[in-house]
Amino acid sequence: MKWQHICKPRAFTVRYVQRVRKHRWRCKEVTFWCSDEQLFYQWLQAFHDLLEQQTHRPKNLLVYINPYGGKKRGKQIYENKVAPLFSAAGICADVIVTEYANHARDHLYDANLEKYDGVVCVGGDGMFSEVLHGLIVRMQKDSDVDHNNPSAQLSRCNMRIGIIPAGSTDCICYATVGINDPETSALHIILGDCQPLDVCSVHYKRTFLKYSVSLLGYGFYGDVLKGSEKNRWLGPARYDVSGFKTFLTHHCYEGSVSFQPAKWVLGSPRDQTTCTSGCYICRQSSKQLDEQEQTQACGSEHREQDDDWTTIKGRFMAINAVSMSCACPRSPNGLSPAAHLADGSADLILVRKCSRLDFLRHLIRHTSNKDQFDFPFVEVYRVKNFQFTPKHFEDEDNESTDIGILGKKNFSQICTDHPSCGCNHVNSIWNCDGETLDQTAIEMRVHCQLIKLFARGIENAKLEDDVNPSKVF
Ligand SMILES: CCCCCCCCCCCCC/C=C/[C@@H](O)[C@H](COP(=O)(O)O)NC(C)=O
Ligand SMILES: Nc1ncnc2c1ncn2[C@@H]1O[C@H](COP(=O)(O)OP(=O)(O)O)[C@@H](O)[C@H]1O
Ligand SMILES: [Ca+2]
Repeated sequence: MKWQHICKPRAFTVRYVQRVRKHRWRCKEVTFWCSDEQLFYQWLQAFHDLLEQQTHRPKNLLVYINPYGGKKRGKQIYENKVAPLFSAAGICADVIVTEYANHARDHLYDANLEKYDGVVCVGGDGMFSEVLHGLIVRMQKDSDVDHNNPSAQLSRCNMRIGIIPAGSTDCICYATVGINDPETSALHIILGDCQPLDVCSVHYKRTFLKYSVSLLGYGFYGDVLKGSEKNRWLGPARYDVSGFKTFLTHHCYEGSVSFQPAKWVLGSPRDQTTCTSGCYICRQSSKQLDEQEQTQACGSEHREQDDDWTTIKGRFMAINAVSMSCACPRSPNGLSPAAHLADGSADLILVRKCSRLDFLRHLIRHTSNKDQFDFPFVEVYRVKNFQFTPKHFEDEDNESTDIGILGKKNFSQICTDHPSCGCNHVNSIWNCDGETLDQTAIEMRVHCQLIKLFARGIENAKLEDDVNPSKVF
């Protein structure tokens, strides 16, 4: 509310959210005035009381801005589109503009977080990943959980994370809000929305490597990322250039994938039920999670089954594990359109060796509503974990003492030793939410609803058409 209108002294302005096209929200305002002073104060009091009841809305936020993400407009986006809304909503924000990679992550390891109701990152998937790591690692440290143990039960984070999209792919924002629009994201934060999210942990032997919430990809997406890094100056277009080059090189990689299916989940990767706001499948997983936690609190151990592993060996163009759809502007339905944000499972997509033309057909399907899994060389499984061993793991194991150059070495080998055959003498590299991993023999496990976002999932189309603002609240 704001006081204004000198000629109409008993006036106040109310800001509200209006849905416009395609999941986009806008802040609108309407000014009321009345001649009766008592009535005026009654209204003000009523609004004040209503706002007091909105306890899920954040009051204090810690904001990290990556000034170099995407088109390098993070700072302007925050200052012009987000800060004015936060201050109108009475939100106090402590802003840190990062000075180097991993600044936000390291800061979160020992910042005093008590006074904050949430953390906001302004940037892309890589920047979100920093904040995610900062919070999860901090949480495990505070609750004495050893995150190097791949089967450890991780502590869930209560602090919500907001994403103001200012990156290149912005898949985590797009797949949880429905659009990568800074103002829309700011409004979801202001209203105090809450969306739980699955997180995958990635280990090499008994060492923790990284967490992933969107794409853990080997082969095609690993090579695209690796190739894009030297072209960072191109901004978001670096992925197009590198994607094109990677497509032309057409490499496949030999190895074996083992996984345990997510038997308890209600959905399957090809059932065409997409995850929407208030999703039934994710709510069922929440219930199961609560029951599990209750039995654990009573002292009885939750036993995981250990006898249902499936192993698949072969030559793969791509191995992708996604715990959410990975919808983004480039692929509005995502890598796995029916994946769920908070069901405790990931979809494991295996694209076996195929012709260039077939691979192109598979890629192009990501841009339309057609089923990208409907090919004889593509398989998809809903899993709770998986392990990957590249065929040349032994070689790698010996060479991996100098981890930093491993990736480079592999790639120069592709170009010089085996220029055209696309064979499997070398390894690819893992793309973990837009960052490369130093190891190729990894294991991944999904942790159901480990974190929460300031989002509400994808609202369905019916609500979209309904521009009645009151429905937003
Ligand atoms: C010929 C037509 C080809 C169209 C292919 C469309 C498929 C696009 C699917 C993209 C899925 C992206 C998943 C998200 C990954 C991000 O975490 C990561 C990092 O994003 P960031 O740079 O931090 O914003 N981006 C990439 C490209 O690896
Ligand atoms: N001040 C900084 N200088 C350089 N790199 C940074 C800085 N702040 C964050 N980063 C790193 O930049 C990388 C990419 O950031 P991101 O915001 O995801 O942009 P993009 O979507 O363009 O990749 C992240 O891995 C993050 O760790
Ligand atoms: Ca999931």
